[in-house]
Amino acid sequence: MSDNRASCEELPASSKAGARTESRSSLYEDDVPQSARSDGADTPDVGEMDNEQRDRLRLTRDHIVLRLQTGHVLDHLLQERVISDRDVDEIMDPENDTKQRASVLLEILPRRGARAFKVFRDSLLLCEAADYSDLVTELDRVVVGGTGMLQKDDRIQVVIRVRPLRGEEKEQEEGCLTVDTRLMQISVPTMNNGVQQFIFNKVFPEETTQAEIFNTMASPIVDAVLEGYNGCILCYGKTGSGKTYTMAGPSDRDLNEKTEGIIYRALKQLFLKSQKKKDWNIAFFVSVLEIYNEKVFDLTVPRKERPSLDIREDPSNSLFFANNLEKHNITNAMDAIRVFFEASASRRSRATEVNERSSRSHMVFQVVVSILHKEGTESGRTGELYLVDLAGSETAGEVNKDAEGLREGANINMSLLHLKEVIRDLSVKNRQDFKFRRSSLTMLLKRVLTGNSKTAFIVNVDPSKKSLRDTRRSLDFASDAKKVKVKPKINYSPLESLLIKYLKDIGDLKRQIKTMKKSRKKSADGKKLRSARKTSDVGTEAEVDTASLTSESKESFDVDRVRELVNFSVTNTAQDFRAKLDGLLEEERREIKDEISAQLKGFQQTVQEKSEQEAQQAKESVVTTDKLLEEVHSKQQQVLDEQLQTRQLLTDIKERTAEEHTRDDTSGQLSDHVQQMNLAMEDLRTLNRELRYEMESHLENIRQDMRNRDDITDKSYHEEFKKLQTNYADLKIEINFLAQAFKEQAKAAEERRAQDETEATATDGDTQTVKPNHGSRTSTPPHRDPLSSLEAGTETSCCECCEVCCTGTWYRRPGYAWFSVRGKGAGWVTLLVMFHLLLCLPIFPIILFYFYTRRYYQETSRLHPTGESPMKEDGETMSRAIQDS
Ligand SMILES: Nc1ncnc2c1ncn2[C@@H]1O[C@H](COP(=O)(O)OP(=O)(O)OP(=O)(O)O)[C@@H](O)[C@H]1O
Repeated sequence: MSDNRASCEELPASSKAGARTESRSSLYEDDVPQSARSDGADTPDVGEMDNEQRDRLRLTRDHIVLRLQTGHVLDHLLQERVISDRDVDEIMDPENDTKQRASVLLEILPRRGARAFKVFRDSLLLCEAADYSDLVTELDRVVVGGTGMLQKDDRIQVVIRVRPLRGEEKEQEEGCLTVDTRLMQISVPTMNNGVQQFIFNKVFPEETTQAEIFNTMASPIVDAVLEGYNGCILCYGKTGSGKTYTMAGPSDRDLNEKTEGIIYRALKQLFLKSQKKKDWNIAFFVSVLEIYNEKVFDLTVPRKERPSLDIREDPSNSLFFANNLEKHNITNAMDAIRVFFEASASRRSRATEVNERSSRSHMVFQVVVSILHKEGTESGRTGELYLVDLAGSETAGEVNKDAEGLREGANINMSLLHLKEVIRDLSVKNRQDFKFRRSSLTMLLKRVLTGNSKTAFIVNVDPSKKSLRDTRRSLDFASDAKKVKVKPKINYSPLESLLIKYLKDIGDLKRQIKTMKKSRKKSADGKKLRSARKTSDVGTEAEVDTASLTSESKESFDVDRVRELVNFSVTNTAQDFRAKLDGLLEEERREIKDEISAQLKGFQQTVQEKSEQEAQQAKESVVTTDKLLEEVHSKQQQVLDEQLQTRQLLTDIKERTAEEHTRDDTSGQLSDHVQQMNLAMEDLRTLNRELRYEMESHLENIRQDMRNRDDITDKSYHEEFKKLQTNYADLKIEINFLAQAFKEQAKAAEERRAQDETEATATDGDTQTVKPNHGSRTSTPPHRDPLSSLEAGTETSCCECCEVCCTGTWYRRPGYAWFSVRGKGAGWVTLLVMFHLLLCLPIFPIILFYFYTRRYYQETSRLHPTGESPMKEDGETMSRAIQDS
């Protein structure tokens, strides 16, 4: 309570509460002064609240009761004309106890409408609201129907914080800024001694505490983040105006619970509130980056290994993010604070003319909160909180003169200028996305300036006269910023939350396992100790046993508890996972079904089209095949024809070959004939000689006989002789004729062969077929029938009548024929004749001759139809020759 009182004393003078100091103290004393009462004439006429709101308010009554004890809540309400003096009297009736007073107030407030609650809420905040932000939130819900006051307005909330003058500044001058917190107004003197007034969502005077700042404007945003909203709190102002102080707090040595800035408080609140959300699994991820000379660095990475990060654009929403920025999973506020503390220690800062610890880079502290309902009955969501401490704008005089300082200053001013431009454009609803790309700062802030975020700007101003120009510029910027619209909405992200939840569960399980291991180790140590004590001190055994038992039971309890927790967590996780998975599977199944049916339809259509095409192609191919078949048939026919022709040709060739063979045979035969004819010629010549010799010998014999025989008449002798002469002449003519015929035949055969050869050469050149081979003729000569040869007028080798006694050859020509005796037969005949000539009578040879000749004549007459001899004419010549001889 003493704290509250002190807080009340810290209330700003500009809140005009001073007029009611008395009443405030009396209210604190639970005594309502009469002076505090006024007529209810100016009581605002407001509508009534509905029943639901009343019910919800009743739930907060106990909290309010406590606050009412402070007294200055009613004072504030009175001041804000929410309640009248009469209402105050009614509430503070001495007969009422605190609870009753609260009840009366809650009866009155709904009648005063929504504004009454708003003012009541603010009055609670003003009364050191750190402990009852729950109540404020509840009031917000009742009044606004949302999760916080800021949600009602869909614009960037802008508050002004005036820094108190510092040591030497205090000595030199007084603050030139006037703040009216009631009117949320700040007045700035102009050059012409006038005053320029700016009105914002809140104006915090110099004496405003860190807690007040946080509770008024940061706390609702932090709470909203836990609901799944995006939130951003950004500190803007010239260098040395108190941005870092507001966001983080003073330097290390002065940092304490009172002075700690928004980041520390936000982290504490996040974890505190998250613990109260028992139905939800909440995971936190923290990252810290700085933009230094337009380059982005991860402040959680050691400076030596710290690379500059790329800024990438998410194509799905055209928002930017720092690639590869590390997000640390944090399980408690202290870890998160440690991460921030270490990161801010490595942030680039240096002493300048204005600030002994001036930030040289913009810093963005980001907390991602993943929220998943344990039962899975509500959707998971993700809230992101951006806490931005910008580097301060600088004038040339304030910048360090070294090159690095100049460069830093130029980059800082340039990026702030781009931010201003963007804000100016957004304030007049002239969003130009390309302008965000001009600097790293605007790129990274795009998501909180344009889209889904509860954004609040804290514009820090320096009350000194020398900073007046910069203050005015900052307030101009703030004026633009408060016109910028935002569209905060809950980020439902079931999948991401699920994943994060599992990651968190894994982390929890790991921690639990660690704890279990530790407790087991302790247990083992305890046992050792016990056994040691057993031996040394029997007297204390009972005590040790008791202690160890207690310890063991405690450990076993812990282990059981952990096991229970693990089981519960695992079961929960599994259930959640299964439920989510089922849902996803169902959805996936449905999608796949749709996709498959769509694909099937497409496929069917394609198949139909293809089958039609194939049918058409088949038809065409049938026609083509028919044509081809026809062609094949015609070709076959051609081939057959060609085969036939070839066969014909082959036959021709064969025939020709056969002819050739025949010709060869014929020519062979002719050759044989010629040879035979030559032989016959030779034989004839021999025969002729023999006959001549024989004739001469016969004639000689006959002459001898004639000389010896008287009975033989000259006449008969002459006749016989004539006959012999005639025969001889005939034979001679026949021989000559035959020789002539043979010669002609041989000549003709030669000519035919030559002609055949010429033809064969020509045919060979044309057809390249079988060549007749005359030189290598191997065919056997055909069998020669003696009778057919005789018929053909050729020779025969034997007479068939006396193969043993004689051998001779028959010669036949048309009209005549003869037989030539030769060889063994001729020898025998000659011997016989000689025997007769020598031994027998001379008549005997004649008779023999007679018979012989007679047989001849008989044969001749058989063969010769006429029976006449062609040698008759030569009879006389013959007889003459015989006579001569
Ligand atoms: N509300 C305040 N109460 C007390 N001291 C303050 C307050 N605001 C700022 N200061 C002090 O003023 C000095 C400058 O503040 P701070 O460093 O936060 O300024 P800044 O705007 O961050 O400057 P820069 O842009 O150069 O970093 C610090 O010493 C800080 O402790």
